[in-house]
Amino acid sequence: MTDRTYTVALMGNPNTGKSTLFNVLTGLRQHTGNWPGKTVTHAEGECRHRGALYRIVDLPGTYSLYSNSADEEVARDFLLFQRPDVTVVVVDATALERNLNLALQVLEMTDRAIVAINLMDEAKKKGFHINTKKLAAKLGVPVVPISARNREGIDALLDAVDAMAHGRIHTTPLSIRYSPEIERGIAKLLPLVKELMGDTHPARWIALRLLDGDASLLQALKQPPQRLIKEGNAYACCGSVKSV
Ligand SMILES: Nc1nc2c(ncn2[C@@H]2O[C@H](COP(=O)(O)OP(=O)(O)OP(=O)(O)O)[C@@H](O)[C@H]2O)c(=O)[nH]1
Ligand SMILES: [Mg+2]
Repeated sequence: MTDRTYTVALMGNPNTGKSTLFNVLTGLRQHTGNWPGKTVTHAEGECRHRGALYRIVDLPGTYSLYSNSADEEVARDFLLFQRPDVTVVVVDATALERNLNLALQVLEMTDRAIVAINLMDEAKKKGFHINTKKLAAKLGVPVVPISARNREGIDALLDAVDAMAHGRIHTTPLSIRYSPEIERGIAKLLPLVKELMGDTHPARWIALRLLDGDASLLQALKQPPQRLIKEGNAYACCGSVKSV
């Protein structure tokens, strides 16, 4: 038994079943629908597993973590400034290739991630076979097949969350190598980013975003981190849904 509450963020493309999983985990009933981009607020709830308490945060569906939309900024800022203990990337088993794009972006930002492959029931119906072991070995993080709607694989997912939150899992997230030109830019920026930001932020990812001229990120980073953390906390609204 531990007094600490661990924060678990649910991320993923729109319509991958994040809110369905959130409802299963928390027992709350966040309304879900089958059209994309529906969750424009984020919801929080609690979940207990093996004596530990988890704060589950259901983030809006996003295709990337760049600054293309308010939703993407909300998801990005949560990862960057709230630094969840575990990030569960919920991917659609029937559209793995497209969905893994976001998973790879998450892995650039955190090594505390689990990939939950949802809609396994649909994938099975379609005759898809997903080699989760091989995928986990490639991605360097745990991969857990689930069917949130049928409540399948939930215990296995929570066991992985539990192991990660308590530091029993060592991950080696796949790191994308870019063109020599970009890698040179990253190498130049890295020492500066580390000097200014310390170890609290994913330096390589920030360097990459800076190279991409991500103005919104620059704006977010210009503020004192303490203030950002406070602002992030202002999102919090345990057990209910709050606009951000
Ligand atoms: N077949 C099947 N459908 C599922 C499963 N999980 C969720 N769904 C359905 O997928 C649709 C989208 O689910 P949501 O939970 O709203 O998805 P979301 O990721 O929260 O969507 P956004 O908030 O819009 O990003 C709903 O119709 C769910 O019932 C599953 O395991 N199997
Ligand atoms: Mg949702």
